[in-house]
Amino acid sequence: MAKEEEQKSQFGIKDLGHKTLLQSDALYQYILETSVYPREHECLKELREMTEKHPRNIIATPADEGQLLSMLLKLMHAKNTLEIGVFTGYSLLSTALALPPDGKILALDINREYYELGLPIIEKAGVGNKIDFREGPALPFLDEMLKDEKNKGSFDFVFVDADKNNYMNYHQRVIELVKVGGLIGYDNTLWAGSVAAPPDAPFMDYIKPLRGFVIELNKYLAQDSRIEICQLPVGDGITLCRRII
Ligand SMILES: C[S@@+](CC[C@H](N)C(=O)[O-])C[C@H]1O[C@@H](n2cnc3c(N)ncnc32)[C@H](O)[C@@H]1O
Repeated sequence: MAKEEEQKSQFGIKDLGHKTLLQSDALYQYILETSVYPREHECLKELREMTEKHPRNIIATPADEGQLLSMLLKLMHAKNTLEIGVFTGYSLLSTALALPPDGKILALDINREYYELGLPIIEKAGVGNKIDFREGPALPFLDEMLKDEKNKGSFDFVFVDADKNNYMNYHQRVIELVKVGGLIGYDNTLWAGSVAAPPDAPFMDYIKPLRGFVIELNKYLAQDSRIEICQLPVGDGITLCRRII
């Protein structure tokens, strides 16, 4: 096997299943098994098991990141949140379980089919009433929202986990929609570690074309004076941005 092919094979689907910088599936499994799952999280396990049968399951938010989101939302006493990129709803369900009974999530995705796959489990968890799902491309939807002044500064938390080539466009919009003191989370900001690797490093094919967009976003966020940021190596990397002005 050529050297590049050999290195590529090290990034197989199985290894990407946990989508983290950890060196092995066993280590990731150990972390999950030694983390405390409150009782309501049984539904998250059920959703993960079901999503694992989906051919695109590697795009689902990993369990450790779901725990992080849940902890942050509870600490912030978040009530009104926006999610861009739902897939089958792992981050959505983590968020819905963390919000108070009158909490609301506006959830955007171009594909309702994925969302409907996970919806029975979200409903079984008793949190479907918190979710307002809208099918369609997120950018025009956000532009429409921004026409109404009352939407500006109205969200406590925004989670962005959709098309990476539009992250900069999302940032210019969600920065106005999140309140001062609120939080934006950009997922996949380590992009399988490729952001810190040379451009010709042997990454899987889907990584390469989007690497430049993620690097551009990271550079932009680092100098944006409207926010303070914290990039965490959880999952595939999440950058938390607290709006300060
Ligand atoms: C990485 S997945 C989201 C994973 C999800 N957060 C989870 O926990 O499973 C990305 C999602 O973004 C959606 N998406 C891609 N482009 C989009 C767009 N322009 N507008 C809205 N959603 C989009 C895809 O349909 C896909 O479901």
